[in-house]
Amino acid sequence: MTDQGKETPVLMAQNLGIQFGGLKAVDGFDLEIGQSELVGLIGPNGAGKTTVFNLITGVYKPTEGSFYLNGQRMNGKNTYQIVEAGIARTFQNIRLFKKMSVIDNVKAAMNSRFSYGLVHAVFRTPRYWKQEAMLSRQAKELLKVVHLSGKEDWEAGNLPYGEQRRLEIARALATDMKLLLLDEPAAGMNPTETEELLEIINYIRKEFKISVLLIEHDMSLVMKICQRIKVLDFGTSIAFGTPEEIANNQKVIEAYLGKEEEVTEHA
Ligand SMILES: Nc1ncnc2c1ncn2[C@@H]1O[C@H](COP(=O)(O)OP(=O)(O)OP(=O)(O)O)[C@@H](O)[C@H]1O
Repeated sequence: MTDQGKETPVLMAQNLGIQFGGLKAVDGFDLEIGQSELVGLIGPNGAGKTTVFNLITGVYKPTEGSFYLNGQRMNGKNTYQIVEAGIARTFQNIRLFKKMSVIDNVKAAMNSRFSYGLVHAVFRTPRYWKQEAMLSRQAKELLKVVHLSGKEDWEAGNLPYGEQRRLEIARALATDMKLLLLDEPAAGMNPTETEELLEIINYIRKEFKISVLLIEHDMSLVMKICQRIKVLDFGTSIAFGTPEEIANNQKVIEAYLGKEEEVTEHA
């Protein structure tokens, strides 16, 4: 809590920006996300959404501004330090160890949290086996959260598409994070899979007190699940508000549909 009795936001971005040559891919990006809050990040293609994720995960270093995780300044940190601090993400293109089993994928993500030391690993000491058993137990619990119980021994690449996306979420949860960045998690899912995903996202927010920043093109999902929505266009923020406010915002409608006179001009 701060002096004013206001909780420190889990994520705070202030005037965050990056320039590639002459292009300001993201400019003056401000955002606060509270604990367990789910914020949507939307905008037309090329608006800068993925670049925001790349900035927050240390893939790109901001050329302007700052961002904080629970009050700790994160500028200049590498991706692994950012994951350790508690920010995890999933990708537009699924990134799993496709030839490894489902459970080993989760255990590999958990390994950053545990170390039994080389000697214990090489000689398979009792300490090694004890930790292995604990890892397996916890990995199974996480797989249960994303509705993948019973699929522990499947080769990850053989899972149906929607289940691979859920496995990615389990891997992110395994890093023990506070902020989860989801990049188009419903892409390629059918309505039933999307509904199940929605339930899982809400469950992990509430049970694990995790905050979520979500990039998603499926507007019905965004409108249904997000508490607030940030809209980007050409790298700048054009609106921020509740789903209802965003759905009725003229600038947002224009960004998605084009201005009326432009439509007439090209007709
Ligand atoms: N490494 C880079 N070098 C140069 N330009 C880049 C780089 N990364 C992104 N850009 C540019 O920055 C802009 C924003 O791209 P970004 O991928 O963040 O958009 P987006 O909103 O995620 O789009 P989409 O919905 O299509 O995924 C685009 O014009 C893109 O070409």
